[in-house]
Amino acid sequence: MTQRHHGSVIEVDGLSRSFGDLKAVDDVSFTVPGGLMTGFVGGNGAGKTTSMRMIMGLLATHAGEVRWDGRPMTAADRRNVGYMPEERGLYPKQKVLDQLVYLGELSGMTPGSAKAAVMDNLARFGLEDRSGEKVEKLSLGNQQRVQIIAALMTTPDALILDEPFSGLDPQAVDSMVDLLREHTARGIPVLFSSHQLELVERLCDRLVVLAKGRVVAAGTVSELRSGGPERYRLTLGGDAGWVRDHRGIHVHDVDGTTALLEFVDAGARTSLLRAAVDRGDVVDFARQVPALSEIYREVTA
Ligand SMILES: Nc1ncnc2c1ncn2[C@@H]1O[C@H](COP(=O)(O)OP(=O)(O)OP(=O)(O)O)[C@@H](O)[C@H]1O
Repeated sequence: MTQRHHGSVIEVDGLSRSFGDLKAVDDVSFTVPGGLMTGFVGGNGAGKTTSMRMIMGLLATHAGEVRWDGRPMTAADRRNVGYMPEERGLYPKQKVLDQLVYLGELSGMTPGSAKAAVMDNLARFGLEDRSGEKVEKLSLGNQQRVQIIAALMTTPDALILDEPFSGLDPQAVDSMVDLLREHTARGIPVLFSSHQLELVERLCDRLVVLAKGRVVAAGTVSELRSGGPERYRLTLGGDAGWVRDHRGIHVHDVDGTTALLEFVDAGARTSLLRAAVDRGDVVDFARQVPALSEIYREVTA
């Protein structure tokens, strides 16, 4: 693949959009740096699709701006962005190969190079035998694969993908992950929305969390982790209920011999551990690194 636009960046600055009284996207700002994979997460109706449509210029903004390399993003810039819309937009009655070659030609490929690129990509997703079939004959997951190929075929300058992993089996997820990594390795900005937090945690360099139309957290997974309180898990040889009465700590939960807690006062760690040792066995004591799903629950609560 060619090395183009290394280090390009998409900046979303103060983007807003209402539908009637509903502020679907409310003063949203974040950047999608080149060469990194940025995950866009948030519950149903948080505003992800609306934001992506505005980035793609498919929906008018009520405020704010989208910039490409520091200047307002133009229609010409957007033509070079691989976009996978939420509504998949394939023609059910058209054959897979014809449809993809047509899309390649629309974005300036010759019929020959479009066909070669399509066959290459179909093979990556195990669909080379299905090229002559109508899209509607494919399973939903395979239609999804065709949609991905449509967005990624033309060596795009950036990728904006709305739920690209939904409906994919684990094998197709892996193919998709490999493909996205190839594109970020070219230095292009990649933004994708997802509800699959384990996948986002595995895949993303950065993430942007949206709730009720606003950005509630943004950064690397470890930055988001360090923003929260430090939690510790203490496991004892016997019942841990007494920990609730210890001063200077905040106990989140006690489950049999294990307590999940935070230290509030200076010196509480030493006094707690001393008390624990005085009472018997300390089986385990460790800083608890929250899963992305826990951070997500906290920032969107
Ligand atoms: N064309 C529209 N007319 C009216 N309301 C809309 C329109 N498009 C979106 N909305 C509303 O805006 C809010 C944000 O929707 P959006 O589709 O952007 O959320 P989302 O984060 O993509 O959600 P999901 O994860 O469910 O796809 C929702 O309350 C939705 O109902």
